[in-house]
Amino acid sequence: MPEKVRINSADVKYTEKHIESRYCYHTASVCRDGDEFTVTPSSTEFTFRTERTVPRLGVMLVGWGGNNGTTVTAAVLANKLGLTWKTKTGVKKANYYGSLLESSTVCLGSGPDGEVYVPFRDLLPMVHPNDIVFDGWDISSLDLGGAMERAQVLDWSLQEKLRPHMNQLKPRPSVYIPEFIAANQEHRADHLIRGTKAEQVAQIRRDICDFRQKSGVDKAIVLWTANTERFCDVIPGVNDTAENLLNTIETGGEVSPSTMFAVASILEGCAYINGSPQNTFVPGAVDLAIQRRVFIGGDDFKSGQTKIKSVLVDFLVSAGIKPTSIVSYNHLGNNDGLNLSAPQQFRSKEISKSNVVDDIVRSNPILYQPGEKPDHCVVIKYVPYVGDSKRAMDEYTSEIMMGGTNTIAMHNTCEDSLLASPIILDLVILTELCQRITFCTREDPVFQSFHSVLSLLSFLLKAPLVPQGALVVNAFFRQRACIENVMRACLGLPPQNHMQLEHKMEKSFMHSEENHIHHPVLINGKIDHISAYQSAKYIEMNSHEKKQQHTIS
Ligand SMILES: NC(=O)c1ccc[n+]([C@@H]2O[C@H](COP(=O)([O-])OP(=O)(O)OC[C@H]3O[C@@H](n4cnc5c(N)ncnc54)[C@H](O)[C@@H]3O)[C@@H](O)[C@H]2O)c1
Ligand SMILES: O=P([O-])([O-])O[C@@H]1[C@@H](O)[C@H](O)[C@@H](O)[C@H](O)[C@@H]1O
Repeated sequence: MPEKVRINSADVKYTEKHIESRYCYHTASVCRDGDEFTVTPSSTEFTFRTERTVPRLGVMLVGWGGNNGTTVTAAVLANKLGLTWKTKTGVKKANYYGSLLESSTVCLGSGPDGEVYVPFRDLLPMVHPNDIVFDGWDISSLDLGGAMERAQVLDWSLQEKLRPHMNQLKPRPSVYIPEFIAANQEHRADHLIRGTKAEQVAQIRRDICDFRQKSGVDKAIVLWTANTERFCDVIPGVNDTAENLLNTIETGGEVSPSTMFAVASILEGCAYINGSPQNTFVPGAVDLAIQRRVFIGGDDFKSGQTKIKSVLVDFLVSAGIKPTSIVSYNHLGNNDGLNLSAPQQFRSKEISKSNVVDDIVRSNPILYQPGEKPDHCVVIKYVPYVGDSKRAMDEYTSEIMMGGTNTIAMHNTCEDSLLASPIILDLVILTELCQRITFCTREDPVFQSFHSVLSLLSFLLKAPLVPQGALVVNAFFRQRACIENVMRACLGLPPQNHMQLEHKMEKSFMHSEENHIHHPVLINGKIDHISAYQSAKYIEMNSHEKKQQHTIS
């Protein structure tokens, strides 16, 4: 397997099937006594195993004919075909901008020319988005060519190039229970799986098997990108345990279509991801996933306004500034916006968009008393004219030193579905990778997998689902660091610490010549490239001789 990044360490071995790393995980436990804290560091020795063979991945989208469904499918096709197209501002080329794995980089360390960055996707063997095979369901019968046109997201000249391919793709009929999505969606519902809930779940299971068989994929993941549903009532005896939920599907009580898809996927051993805000994962669905050892992830793609919020509030609070009021206003004119104009569906979105600052606020008891939170108001309005071009306006008011006020106002215009599509790809690629990672500790040498509730996906989601008792992390850079550092652990590399101590010492410990980074230095009026070690020596020597020297950064 020709991995692009190979580790040269006694702690890492490459077998035919696996990359196996030994990794020391450091944590600390804290005891509090009044105002005093005792911190006890501890470490656990892990062995990580990552399967090297990348499978052929199939992704089944629920809501395939929607704006996100068509856009992600079209984008993958355009990349695969290497398409370019003309617009009024010039020729554009297919890319994966906005994807953490495809378009962002990680630092591996230092080489002769300074820090070395590689694409995130090169850290471990991963599925390439171009190789994903798509299928899916929609309550609307339009083929993907027609649905792409209805979505009004992609440039017309690109649509013309894609249409012959997209017209071949047809969503499978789906489950429609009118009370769960807005009444204004009824006109789309012309392509339905009929029958009882039990029969509908059985049909979804048959669809998954059929897709696997006909497409020849090794693995399938199911992802909900259909309309936002209202919240489901969590009722003891109905959906509180796996057994009760399965019984309710048989008898026909309160089960949403998204939960029916989750149950069918879990029963077929397919990971299931929820890209919308509703509570698909009622306790019974979580219970079933844990029992079957299948990954579930959710909720609600973190694509725009909320993503910025998870950066901005983290920046303010971690800089010691106290956000006191956050007002977020949104308008958009796509079908998602139309569905969200109904109160119950808006309420689901309001909940998922509102909790995003909680962990950040809780982390700073200097600024916030227990239970205190900033005012946080979330508004979404449907404005048909703007189509998929979402507008987000935010006002962050904060208290600064000595009673001062700091107000940041922000305006963001962007295509909703072009932000969500790369997130869909990251979600499924990361989930698939996690299915190939197992680990054990020295104390418990039996290899295990990640918890079924795959919280590693938090970076990509507005209201991250985490295992019971685990902390929800919303802060953007902590979420990103978590993914990067888990992947580094799989390679036996320490967490990225950004300390750069070797460059902050009077006398660097980097004594061997070949390890050195060469810096441009002005010596006797001429620029020369010398290593950090030489540079330190030079500074030392020259400071003794009281000669002047300048380092150019
Ligand atoms: N685009 C973003 O930035 C973003 C961000 C976060 C979350 N989301 C969520 O993603 C979802 C999809 O967004 P979109 O813009 O693609 O919406 P959309 O309305 O364009 O697409 C949804 C599709 O789902 C179909 N559908 C509805 N109920 C269905 C069911 N039971 N089974 C199968 N298909 C069904 C509809 O016919 C439609 O084609 C929404 O819930 C939205 O809130 C989007
Ligand atoms: O990701 P984000 O920009 O915070 O949130 C968005 C909402 O503001 C928008 O109204 C909705 O239609 C999108 O589906 C998405 O959920």
